[in-house]
Amino acid sequence: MFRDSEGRVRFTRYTVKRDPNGVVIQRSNPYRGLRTPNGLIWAHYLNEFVYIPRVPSVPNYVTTWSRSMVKALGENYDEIEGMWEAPLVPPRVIRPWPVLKLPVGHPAQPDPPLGAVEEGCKWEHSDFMCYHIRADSADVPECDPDKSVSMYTQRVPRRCPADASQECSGRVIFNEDADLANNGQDMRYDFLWCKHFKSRLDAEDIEDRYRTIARAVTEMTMEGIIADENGVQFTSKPQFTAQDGRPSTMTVDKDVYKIRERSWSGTSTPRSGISTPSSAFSSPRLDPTTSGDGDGDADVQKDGTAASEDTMSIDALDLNADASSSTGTDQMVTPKEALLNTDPFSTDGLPKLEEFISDGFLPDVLLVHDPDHTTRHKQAASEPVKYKRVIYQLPNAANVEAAEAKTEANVAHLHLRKTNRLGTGHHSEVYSAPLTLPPPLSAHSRSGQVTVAAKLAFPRCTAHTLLHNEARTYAQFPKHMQEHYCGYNVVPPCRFPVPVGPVVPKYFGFYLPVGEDGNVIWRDEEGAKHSECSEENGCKVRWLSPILLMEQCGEPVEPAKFTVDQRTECFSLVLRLHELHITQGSFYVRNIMIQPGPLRFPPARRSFSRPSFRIIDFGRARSLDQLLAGKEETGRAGVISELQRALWDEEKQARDELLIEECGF
Ligand SMILES: Nc1ncnc2c1ncn2[C@@H]1O[C@H](COP(=O)(O)OP(=O)(O)OP(=O)(O)O)[C@@H](O)[C@H]1O
Repeated sequence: MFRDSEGRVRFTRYTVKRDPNGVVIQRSNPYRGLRTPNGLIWAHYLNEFVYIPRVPSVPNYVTTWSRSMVKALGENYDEIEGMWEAPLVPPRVIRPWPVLKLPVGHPAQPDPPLGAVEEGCKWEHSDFMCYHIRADSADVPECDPDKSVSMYTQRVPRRCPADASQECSGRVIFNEDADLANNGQDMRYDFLWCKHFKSRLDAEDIEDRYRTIARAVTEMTMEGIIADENGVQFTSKPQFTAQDGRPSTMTVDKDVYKIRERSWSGTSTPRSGISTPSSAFSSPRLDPTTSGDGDGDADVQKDGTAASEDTMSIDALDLNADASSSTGTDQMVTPKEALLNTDPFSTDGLPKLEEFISDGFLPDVLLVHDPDHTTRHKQAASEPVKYKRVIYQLPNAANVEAAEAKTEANVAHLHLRKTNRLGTGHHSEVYSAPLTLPPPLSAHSRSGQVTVAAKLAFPRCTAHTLLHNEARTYAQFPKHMQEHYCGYNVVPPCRFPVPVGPVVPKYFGFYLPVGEDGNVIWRDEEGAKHSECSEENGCKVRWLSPILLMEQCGEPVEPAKFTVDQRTECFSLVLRLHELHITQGSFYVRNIMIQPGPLRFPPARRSFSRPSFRIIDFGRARSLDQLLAGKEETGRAGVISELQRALWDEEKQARDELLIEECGF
């Protein structure tokens, strides 16, 4: 593995030569290239970052750019493009190991459906999205251990962009075109090339055209495919024998343009055009010596580029791999075992929720089972306490609104037990809490539950205020702050590439108790601390605690044990938070969490050598939007400069906490 003098494996190695007559690159340059939604410079592979001189005649005055920015600039790009093996691809969200599940065919199924295992960057350049559905779902055929896991691969062509002017690199659509029903040899096309791919083929000369078709066919990873300029045909239809001995059929979900197709071992009978090779699938052209897997958590090879060893090959993936822990949750259990494991308060073997709950399924009502009176309710210990989800509509909202009323509210059950405490702060306690999701949403676990982190305030007015402020801050975070993207960002002022991991835990909502009239109990004074109370000296209150639900994300970091790259990665999180003009407000290492990664792997395959970090605790957060809300024009400049100072101070504190050197990073 190649390291620089500091021991870094993530750094920029190449310098691009400028055209002597080229423009001077200003700081606010228009050559944006491909970027992640956070707006930062992004590249899929480490070797796609380059140094570029700002002034053509001053070669040593360089800045870090990405390959796509160099392409946007246009100077000499064609001459250097050959140094990269793979084509340019845009950033893409990397999904965590799937835990949620919905019945197959449910109208709320996302695309790809819940349970789809992240395909990894090996498939990044493929025209087809390939994934497995977790085999332990009750809703998909069980994996037959005697058969290769590749039998259960689902193939979905990447969708055509809705906007016809957008480029599309080769996808297929259902054959509903009567004129092209067959290829003249009495064989109906199963799928036609989409119009984008077709026009691309039409523009190519014959040799390139066949090469392009061949590549698209290879990436379909099935045998027995015949393709020509119009579309593809399957010469041997999949013939499975279901567990009951009856032949099973291919499922085609026409409405959503998906081929739910399993690979099979048929014999290829090419008749015309191009057929799939009889050998097993060969991966798309990623050259591991010059590129990594681009998911931002790659190891790096001796030439300084990320190695592809962390690419989880579809075939290598063990679909029966335990999704939660070595205690196992997903194997079939006998009724007797199931009975022994029905304690709804037990977190044993439950997977933690790392996926978003789509808006349609976020609990509107939370029935909190709280025998220890952690919420400080006065009911019988066995009676659940009713909470409703509330939303801070505006950053400065002095009030909250109950989540939109629906004819049928989504009801979830939260199980709180003192013994499941994750940690205690100065103002709150955080529990690992089993959550029974609103049906028909459930999870890959014996009880269908997942665990989430539930944060509750101490019975002091200021503790409640801080938790409300935390909820208000979470409501302001853009979704990308909670997502993992493939590839790497450069986050100024740091010049080293860092993986594009989530900055904060996923947020599953803020819940307030419901009164006898059915409305949430909202006290004006709860959102703003009593004027006579201070953080250190808040008055005692008897209100039930609000509950903030979020992703559980590990343990506090110990930067002294980190590599220099990991320290930079942690530091990049606070820089990304500050990009949004938000201060965390109490930046100590206890508020940066670490857990084994990468999260796209099942928990049993994660490790601390590939960690995943998050910043937590936003009770004292301040954001420019909040501070400016309702401010007179005359007072705005003062607010802006005050926040600017707070951002600098917090950046300095973050350097100290994370052992980041003052210069040269
Ligand atoms: N999302 C989470 N995942 C795992 N553990 C968490 C999470 N959030 C909080 N914790 C644990 O709970 C502890 C207390 O949380 P937190 O720091 O947010 O509380 P607080 O009372 O607001 O903090 P402070 O002491 O700064 O006032 C943390 O130190 C951590 O150990």
